[in-house]
Amino acid sequence: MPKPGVFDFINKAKWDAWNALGSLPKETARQNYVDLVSSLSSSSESSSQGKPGADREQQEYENLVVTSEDGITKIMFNRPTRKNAISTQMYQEIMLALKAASKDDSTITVVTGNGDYYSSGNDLANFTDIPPGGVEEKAKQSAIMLRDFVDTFIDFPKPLIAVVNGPAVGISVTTLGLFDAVYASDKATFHTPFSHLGLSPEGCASYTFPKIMGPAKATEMLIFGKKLTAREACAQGLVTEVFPDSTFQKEVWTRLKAYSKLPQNSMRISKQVIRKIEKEKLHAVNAEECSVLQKRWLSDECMNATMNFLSKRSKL
Ligand SMILES: CCCCC/C=C/CC(=O)SCCNC(=O)CCNC(=O)[C@H](O)C(C)(C)COP(=O)(O)OP(=O)(O)OC[C@H]1O[C@@H](n2cnc3c(N)ncnc32)[C@H](O)[C@@H]1OP(=O)(O)O
Repeated sequence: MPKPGVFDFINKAKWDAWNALGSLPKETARQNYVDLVSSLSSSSESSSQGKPGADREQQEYENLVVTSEDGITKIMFNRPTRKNAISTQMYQEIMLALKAASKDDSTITVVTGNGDYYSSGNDLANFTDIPPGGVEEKAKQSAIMLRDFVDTFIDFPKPLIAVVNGPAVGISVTTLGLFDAVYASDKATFHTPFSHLGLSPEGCASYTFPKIMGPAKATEMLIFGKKLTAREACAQGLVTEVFPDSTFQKEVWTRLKAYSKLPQNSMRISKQVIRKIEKEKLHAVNAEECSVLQKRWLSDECMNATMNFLSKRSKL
């Protein structure tokens, strides 16, 4: 229809909204609308339980601090004495926190770490908790959990930003390839020592890293375990921007607060459009990586490396 006049506010707003969708098929527009209304109704239910406008801190996590303020939900890893190593319980908590953030009324979601590390990756003690079914059963359960964990990042519907406050290891590095932006302190390092641990890549890094940095650089990280500085990771496209540690928090949060004021639905829909073409591929890559890892965890190479760390004979 022709564009309504400037004083026909309602019809002009509708026209502009449709026009902004460009050539989006009607069915996709309808589905996006249904998704949006569902998310708004669930977020208004949760908002009505707290004081309107108040910052909300949820206390139910043992290993995370989750806060919502200024349109930003912040999920902070909170095991600083273990360098934010991700225990089995913490994997579950991160999935819960991301699912809650996907439905809350915040505009963007931020993941960061408390203390000097962003995260030292998988808690190597996870493999010591063997169920009655034995190590094979443990490997099977771990593969299912890992697949769900990574799927949560693949499907996360809003802008997801990593604020990498310090060194990142293993799965805390690989999942960065599924974030929408990665801001790093110049004290951060990026290390995926899979071969040293008898492992293989996860977090879709076998697909995202070669795509981000090219196959040769990805090989150095994922196969040879080369540790990158923040500036190297930025030069290779894994990190969006690096800040001096002394001003890191101030500069990043100022920027994030400005981003959080951008139109929420537009950002959400843009992310959906960008991610849509990759989603099926990412889920397939995740499934394959988990299936390979399920066997790797049972290998002598992996068991020996884990035992060496736990018996304090080795460190990265
Ligand atoms: C289960 C299903 C999912 C599986 C997904 C798979 C993912 C793969 C990966 O993530 S691979 C990466 C695994 N991570 C590591 O190998 C790191 C191991 N940690 C270290 O090498 C070092 O701790 C360090 C280099 C990260 C830090 O060294 P530093 O000397 O600065 O600090 P400490 O070693 O004294 O650390 C303090 C205490 O924290 C314990 N700890 C740190 N990281 C881990 C970890 N990843 N797993 C278990 N425990 C960890 C460390 O042992 C210290 O404990 P202590 O005080 O009791 O000695």
